[in-house]
Amino acid sequence: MSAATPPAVIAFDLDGTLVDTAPDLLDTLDIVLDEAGAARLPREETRKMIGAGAKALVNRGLTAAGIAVDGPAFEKLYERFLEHYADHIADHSRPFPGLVEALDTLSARGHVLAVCTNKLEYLSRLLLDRLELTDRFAVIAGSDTFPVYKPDAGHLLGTIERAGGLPGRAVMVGDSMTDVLTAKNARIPSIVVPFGYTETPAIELGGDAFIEHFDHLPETVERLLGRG
Ligand SMILES: O=C(O)COP(=O)(O)O
Ligand SMILES: [Mg+2]
Repeated sequence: MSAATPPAVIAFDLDGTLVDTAPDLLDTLDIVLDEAGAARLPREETRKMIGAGAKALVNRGLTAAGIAVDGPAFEKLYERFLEHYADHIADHSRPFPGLVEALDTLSARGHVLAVCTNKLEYLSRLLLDRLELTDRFAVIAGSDTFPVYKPDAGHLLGTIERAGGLPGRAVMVGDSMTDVLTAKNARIPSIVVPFGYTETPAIELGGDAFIEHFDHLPETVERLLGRG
């Protein structure tokens, strides 16, 4: 790499990709369902509702529980979700196995790491702070960081630009259809992990590469970067 070549940017989704956040997100959804007077839903069902942000999760949960609320009643439940979740954000949420070692390897190779998530930026920072991961990322871009959010290409392209990179030397790592679509919209290769939250099986999402474990991330990143 010559001095003039910008570093490669590796952009990660957060929920279901970097961190297994489902336990705390879904415990919070249960509290909101209780407060709405609705029956709790099976975890296999609510897990798949994660991926489009907290508002969508609350909305999907209430809808599936047969509770129709909108306007101020919905806003109140959403506020309650945010408040409870912030207080419990890292009770059970932990990085997926092998993540820290893979990030170490990528950083040692001179790549710049970034987060591109549909989680609100303040919650993303709070979670990464609690897990002592914040300093690893040059940029943490949530659903409210730019005027648009995933699957809009602008969220990923804005993340890469802020990280000092170029779209031609970047890779997106994610767990859901939203991430694969975002990467396609931005014309950036994507790597899919199988341990996250998705309706469609991860291997069928149409990513450019699929890894079973973070041990395989560094070599897969190099392969995709080499292609460009
Ligand atoms: O919190 C969510 O639903 C989405 O978050 P993600 O984009 O990091 O998967
Ligand atoms: Mg995700």
